[in-house]
Amino acid sequence: MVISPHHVLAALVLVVVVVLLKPIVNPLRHVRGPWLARFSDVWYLRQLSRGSFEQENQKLHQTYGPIVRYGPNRYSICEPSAAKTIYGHGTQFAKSTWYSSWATPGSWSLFPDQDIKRHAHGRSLFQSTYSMTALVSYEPFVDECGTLFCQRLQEVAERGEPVDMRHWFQCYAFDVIGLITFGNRFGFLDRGEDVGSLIQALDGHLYYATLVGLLPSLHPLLYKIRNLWAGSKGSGRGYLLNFTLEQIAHHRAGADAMLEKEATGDTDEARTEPFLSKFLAKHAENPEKFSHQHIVASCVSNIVAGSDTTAISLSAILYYLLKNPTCLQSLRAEIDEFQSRGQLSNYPSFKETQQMTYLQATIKEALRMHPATGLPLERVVPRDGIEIAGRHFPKGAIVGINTWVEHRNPAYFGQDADQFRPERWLTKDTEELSRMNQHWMPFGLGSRTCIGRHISMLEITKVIPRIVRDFDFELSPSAARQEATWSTQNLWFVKPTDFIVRVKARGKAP
Ligand code: HEM
Repeated sequence: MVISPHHVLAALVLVVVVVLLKPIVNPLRHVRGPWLARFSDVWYLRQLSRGSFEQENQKLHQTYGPIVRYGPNRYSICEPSAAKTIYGHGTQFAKSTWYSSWATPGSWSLFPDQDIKRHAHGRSLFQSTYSMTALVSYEPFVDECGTLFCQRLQEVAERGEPVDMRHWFQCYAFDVIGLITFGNRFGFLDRGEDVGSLIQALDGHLYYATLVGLLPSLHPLLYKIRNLWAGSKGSGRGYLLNFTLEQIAHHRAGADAMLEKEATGDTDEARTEPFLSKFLAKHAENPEKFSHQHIVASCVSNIVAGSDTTAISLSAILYYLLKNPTCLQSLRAEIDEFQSRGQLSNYPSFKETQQMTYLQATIKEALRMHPATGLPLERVVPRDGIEIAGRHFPKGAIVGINTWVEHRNPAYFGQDADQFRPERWLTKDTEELSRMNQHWMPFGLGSRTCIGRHISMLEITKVIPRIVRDFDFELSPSAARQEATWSTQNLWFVKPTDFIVRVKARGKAP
């Protein structure tokens, strides 16, 4: 058949009719939101490319109420019972197709998995490795990086130059992840720069996955083209995957050499086992249950999810302390008190920091004010549909809560929800505390809650008292002004882009 201009025109008319008709027959047509979002995801795509959707999402709820449309089939929810309904343990809300661009096409990984059963099985294989009980044995790794980090701060202080603290926090987080995962630092803290262009590749992956998530059917093709274009090392996730495979190969070679030494009685080296050694042992025990793909997926996840998130959270804690000097004073008073009682070591232990109530409240409050992820955690309504805030959502509708919207809601956190006030977490009112805890979700909720949160909390709780005790940090006069706020870019992770400070040593050896 010859395709004539008439055929093309007819097809175009049909597409336009379908696009225009869909919103009219949609049972959720009464849900309000931006006009263009009714017809196409282009509105959301444009917002994502602007990099400030966490702010836009809050404005949408202020304008349109607790349920807001941000795409033809996407609904942002801000309603007290929604968190439990959507994310609670045992619910059947799978992740939306937006997550598919976070996986290598054709292979499995925990974070983007849309298959509830497979995810539950996969997660159970990793759970014990990522538990807090297992992680405290990694304290020496964190101390090693903490010491190097403080040495770098000391040098920065001596030079008197302003520095980008988010960059240094990312160096710290990356090197901890390298040690915990592969048993060696990547060298970020040694060199203070983007070793092996990992940060660049990670940024590329975030940009790609955030936007291409709205065009999931194109992901396999775009992923391939992008990597072919970039050459043998690949680009974005492809690059990080190749890097991980190299690390695994190195580790395997090192492990073989070590086994040989042990067999000949040539070593008495005591080894703390990194994750990779544990995974390889699990694989050797039962290669079908714990496959090579499980090993690779988890190691890549650690690299992708384990540095930016922790660096953002550390930055938020320090930033809000600097913007609120009385809170900084209170934290220092607690640190001094613990130190004078001999309850805080030079390298604070995780156990010691758990007793420091103001420190814990400060961390919690900073993660409330600036959660690392800034887009709705999208889920698909299951088979029977669901009732939320008196409205029926049919099967297939995409619903989600944006942590930034949840965390700034005065109904949960009080009229001063926009203010940094760690004291709110020290209230004696158990009802208020329980309500706030229910809506505090920087690590997500339910069965898809962050598996790496204990790694981050270990890094955060150990290093914050150490740097607050040993250094002074100063924002520039313009950034320190009360009304000034830092700039951020939201590509799933909400990264500060101008966290520049001057560092001064406080007269104690780091
Ligand atoms: C302060 C640091 C961190 C924050 C704020 C954070 C935040 C989150 C959030 C909000 C989710 C849920 C996403 C969703 O429901 O769509 C998540 C999941 C996840 N995170 Fe983290 N994360 C952090 C650190 C880490 C680290 C250090 C790792 C690994 C080393 C990690 C690995 C993961 C993985 C694998 C998932 C998917 C879990 C699953 O679906 O079962 N995260 N994270």
